[in-house]
Amino acid sequence: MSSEEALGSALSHWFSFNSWWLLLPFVMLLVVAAFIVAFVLLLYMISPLISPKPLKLNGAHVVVTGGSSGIGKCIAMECYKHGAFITLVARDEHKLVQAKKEVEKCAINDKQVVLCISVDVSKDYNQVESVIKQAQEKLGPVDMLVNCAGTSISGKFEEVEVDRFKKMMEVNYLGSVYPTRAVITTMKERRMGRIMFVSSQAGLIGLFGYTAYSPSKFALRGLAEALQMEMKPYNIYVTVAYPPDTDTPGFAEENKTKPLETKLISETAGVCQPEQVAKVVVKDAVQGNFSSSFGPDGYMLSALTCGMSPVTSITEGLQQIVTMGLFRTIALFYLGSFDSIVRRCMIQREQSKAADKRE
Ligand SMILES: NC(=O)C1=CN([C@@H]2O[C@H](COP(=O)(O)OP(=O)(O)OC[C@H]3O[C@@H](n4cnc5c(N)ncnc54)[C@H](OP(=O)(O)O)[C@@H]3O)[C@@H](O)[C@H]2O)C=CC1
Ligand SMILES: CCCCCCCCCCCCCCCC(=O)[C@@H](N)CO
Repeated sequence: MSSEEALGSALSHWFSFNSWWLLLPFVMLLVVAAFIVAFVLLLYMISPLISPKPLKLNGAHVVVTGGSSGIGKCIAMECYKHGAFITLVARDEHKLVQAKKEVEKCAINDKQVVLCISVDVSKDYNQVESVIKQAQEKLGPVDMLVNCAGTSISGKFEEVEVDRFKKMMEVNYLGSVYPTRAVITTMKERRMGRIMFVSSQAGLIGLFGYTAYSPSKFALRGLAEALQMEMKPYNIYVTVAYPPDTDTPGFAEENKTKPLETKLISETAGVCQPEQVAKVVVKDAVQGNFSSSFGPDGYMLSALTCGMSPVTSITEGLQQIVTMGLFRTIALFYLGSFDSIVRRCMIQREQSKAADKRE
């Protein structure tokens, strides 16, 4: 047999009916891949159907608790720049009046109004309900509620006074439940609205020094998830914001007593400006996104901890699916570095204590 004949018979053997079966797994793989591609394309096509319609801020009534300072004040200014009517809620009347002046400078038309209400959002529900009612009588039903009143405390677990744990839950958690409860009935009746909870990156990850603060911010996530499931059929969308350290009066106050470990660990995500945070969170709330994160670390952290939280776009869901393993890998390195910060600080403290004793 010549070499050509040999080749010919080998080829004909290859392409004989039986050999086709060898290709079957590949064909099946191809079909499955085609189905997946078609499915993803279909999801993309219907994704505008599952995304909520953006809220129009122009002419909307936005209530901002904690609106007299820091992030809350910047959120109020950001909404005012888009033509909203604002109610600022906080305790200190003097700070409220100052903030009102600053917000008014951002007006885009002469019909806009800023209302100030002095109340402690964490104490008495009836009081909160009655001031919200007053605000609704003056500026109309609330279109968006921003729960930003809050405070932080840091310190080693055994050094934090026991009643501080309760205070954190009262201000950061109940202080968000009460105003939300006060606006929700009207929102349901109108079948529209936005509720924002300002949590923190420390509401997604528990860190050294935040044993009192973190749980109060984690709690907001649970509240938001449960509330969103109840409210979706009423066209009400819930947003949880997870800002990193932000340059505000509250942050300056916190830094006075912050343990070194907490400072060093938090520095990983950097410090950002309240105006930038406000821009991002307002945009996310307007679009009805469930999570609002800030910066690359914030993005990774919220994607990694998405758990069973709702999605508002197919893209968001696909990103979570694709990046989960990678982000967990990165997270393990972060955790390793946090542990080593804690260990180093402990060794340093012990050494300086020993040196003090020798002197
Ligand atoms: N700054 C940061 O690094 C970060 C902050 N956050 C969160 O963002 C929110 C705002 O923080 P920030 O801007 O730094 O804080 P600020 O301390 O600058 O402002 C807090 C605001 O909340 C009000 N407030 C506090 N307690 C009450 C209360 N019981 N009833 C009504 N109003 C209250 C304050 O007014 P008054 O005291 O007059 O009542 C003030 O307007 C907080 O929830 C905080 O946990 C999250 C991540 C990072
Ligand atoms: C893939 C995984 C990435 C992980 C990144 C982790 C980054 C952790 C940094 C946490 C910073 C916590 C800031 C708390 C701010 C705050 O709430 C207080 N300042 C309030 O006053």
